[in-house]
Amino acid sequence: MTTKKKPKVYVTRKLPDAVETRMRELFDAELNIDDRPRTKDELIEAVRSVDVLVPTVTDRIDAEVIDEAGPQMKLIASFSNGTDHIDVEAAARRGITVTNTPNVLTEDTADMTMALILAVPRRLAEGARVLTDNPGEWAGWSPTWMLGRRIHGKRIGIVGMGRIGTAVARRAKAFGLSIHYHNRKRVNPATEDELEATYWDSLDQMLARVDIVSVNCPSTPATYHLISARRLALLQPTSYIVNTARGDVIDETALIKILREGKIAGAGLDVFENEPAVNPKLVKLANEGKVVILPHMSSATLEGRIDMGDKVIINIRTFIDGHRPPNRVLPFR
Ligand SMILES: O=CC(=O)O
Repeated sequence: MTTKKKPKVYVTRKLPDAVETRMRELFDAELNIDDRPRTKDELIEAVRSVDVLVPTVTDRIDAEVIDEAGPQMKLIASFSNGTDHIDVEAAARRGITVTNTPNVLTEDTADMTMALILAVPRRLAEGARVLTDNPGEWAGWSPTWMLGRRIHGKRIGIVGMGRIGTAVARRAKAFGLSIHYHNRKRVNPATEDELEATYWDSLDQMLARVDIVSVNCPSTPATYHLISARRLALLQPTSYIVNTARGDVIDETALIKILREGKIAGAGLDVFENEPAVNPKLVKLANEGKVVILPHMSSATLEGRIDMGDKVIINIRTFIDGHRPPNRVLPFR
């Protein structure tokens, strides 16, 4: 009996122990135990010799990296839902398959989106700081102190009604929000009925009428600055915007401007346009209580990360066995 040579798999970040153990068993895996983000030169060196690259959203797998891939490198199995950090087009040109890890982080991301939808109008982050910033002092209840805005009965406008957008809508409905959405196409009538959702063909019209905007679409060339300066100006002064998708879907400079001018009431952001850099003006706005900012952690649960690892492993194994991997990502055309 001949034993098949294990594929050489290069993993760019530390993964949960259970995933790494399985990867060691199945593959000739080069893991990143100390979790130091890899440099571009290290990525280039890796793709010259490995069979499979397992990047995360913190790596930029652009055409320069892909063009250095050796002829044996045929798969990029990303440990992520989004694939905007990979030049999928360049990979396709080189005959390299790209896969991702959809579905398994839908509920976690929707939970965190809902947490921001609650946290910003109800001033949760500000309130949480009061006692820790003033130890031993009780700066608490008074009839006019720390008043937020009610969520129940308001209108949410979901931009991108895919898996995550729909999961956000289910939660929002349970909190008494009425559901409005804009999407490239209408969701099926059963889902619309279940959510009692109103579809807006015109994003502009929806933005002008809702109280809370939730951005839940992927970052693609078509959604870059979808929430532009012009569209941000359509929002009501009492409205809030929450983004757990990708930073570049919103024109961040324009968002900062309208927040500083008080033209909207606040924002909750888990993602940033120039991530990992966070604009210091946003940090200042957070300190002033106008925004809640989180370090890209909407999908960060142990269960989710293990499920993502399982998906990566299934994609690699299926591909190595000569089949089409279940989560193949095609270039946007
Ligand atoms: O943002 C996280 C992901 O796309 O996995």
